[in-house]
Amino acid sequence: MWYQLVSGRSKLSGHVSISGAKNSALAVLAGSLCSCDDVCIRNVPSLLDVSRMLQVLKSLGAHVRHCGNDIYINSRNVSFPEPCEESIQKIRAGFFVIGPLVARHGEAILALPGGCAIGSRPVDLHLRGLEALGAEVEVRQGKVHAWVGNGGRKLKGGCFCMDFPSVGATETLMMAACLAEGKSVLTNVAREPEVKDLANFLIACGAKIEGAGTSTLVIEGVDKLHGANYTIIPDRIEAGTFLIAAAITRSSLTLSPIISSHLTAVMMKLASVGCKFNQLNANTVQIRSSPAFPALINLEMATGPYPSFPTDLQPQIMSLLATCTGQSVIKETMFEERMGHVEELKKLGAQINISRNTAVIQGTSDLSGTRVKANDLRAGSALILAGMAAEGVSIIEGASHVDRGYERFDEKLRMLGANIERL
Ligand SMILES: CC(=O)N[C@H]1[C@@H](OP(=O)(O)OP(=O)(O)OC[C@H]2O[C@@H](n3ccc(=O)[nH]c3=O)[C@H](O)[C@@H]2O)O[C@H](CO)[C@@H](O)[C@@H]1O
Ligand SMILES: C=C(OP(=O)(O)O)C(=O)O
Repeated sequence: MWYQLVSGRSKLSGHVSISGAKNSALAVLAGSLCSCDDVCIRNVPSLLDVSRMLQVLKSLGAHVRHCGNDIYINSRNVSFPEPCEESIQKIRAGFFVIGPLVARHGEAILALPGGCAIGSRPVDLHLRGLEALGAEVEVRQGKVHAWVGNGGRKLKGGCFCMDFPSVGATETLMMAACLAEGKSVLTNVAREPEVKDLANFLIACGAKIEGAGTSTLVIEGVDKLHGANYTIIPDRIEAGTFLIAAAITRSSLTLSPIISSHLTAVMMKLASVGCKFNQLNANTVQIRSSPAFPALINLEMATGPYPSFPTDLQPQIMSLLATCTGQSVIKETMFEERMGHVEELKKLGAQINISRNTAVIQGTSDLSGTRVKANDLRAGSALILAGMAAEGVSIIEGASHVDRGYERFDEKLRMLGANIERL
């Protein structure tokens, strides 16, 4: 068990480098299985989830080579349909390999996925979508078996409308449809930048995808995909976390590389608590946070699919609002159990009441350090941020959750002046 020891009332300053996006990298690593040639994926963050995803690829027979943040993959020899159960059960994105496996090899056998424990997280949309492309699916003894139906060799293009714009299901189906016979039309799909990044990677490998970044994807299947050299986009959730770190410590920071348009929802909320932004160049932003926040009058916000406010920044902004004067309300609409950080924030002195998926936060300047526990990735970063704003020392258990999704988070914070140690 790792602990983070954070001394509060820190001031931050300087520049922070934003790593490649976790959720893009994981999807693109799954997507590499669609190609049978050499693929080079650049700007892959060094994370626990990435290591686990690489285990998944290796367990299928892919050849993987690491060189810093670049990963070289050749999956020509992948023929085995059943990836390592232990790795699949630890990350959500491991399940996304079901798309390429069924499309390229006709069969997949997978354990149900893990990932952050923030709700029930079913995979019904992935499976119903695959059925619409001609797969047959059964769940036996906790494992999903999927194969090309009617004794066929290849999936067939089809139409599927998602009940909800699921990121993972959109990615699974996009990968499957790329190698299906004929045209697929997927509607009400997710528009997250990471979905578009996966589409751009597949297009670089020769896939025919139109509409990435919109709610409808039209995909013309091709026989096979070739290799590519592809660079992952910057992580908007990591960038958002550092913007909130600047706000909660009433500091100024410069962040790059970033794609500002991916951060509109978070920058708007931070502007409403008095933060100012300077776009220094195309991929660099400076945030300046005033020492005293203006009184907040009923700031109400809800998480939602992109371009709405991301659920993956909900715990972090809650830490911030717990330190701002006035009352604010956050409604979590994406995951039914993503309020696990609230009880821990309350131990630090935050005044928060929750009723189902809605938190009412009464800001206070009196957070004080104590021992708290992170039970998931973003709860971990939210508690570290709250610890930086609190008086005295906080001990945050469960730092390994943070390692799942942030590259060298404590080291980056230390370089900005935070007093944070890993025990
Ligand atoms: C590895 C990865 O990319 N993880 C991200 C991805 O997770 P993930 O792909 O799991 O999230 P989804 O977009 O699929 O989930 C959104 C909602 O849809 C529901 N749902 C999803 C699939 C399904 O088959 N049936 C179903 O009901 C989920 O329970 C949830 O309530 O998008 C989430 C929403 O932006 C982010 O929080 C995660 O960081
Ligand atoms: C929920 C998250 O990740 P995952 O889907 O991988 O569990 C996250 O990154 O906040």
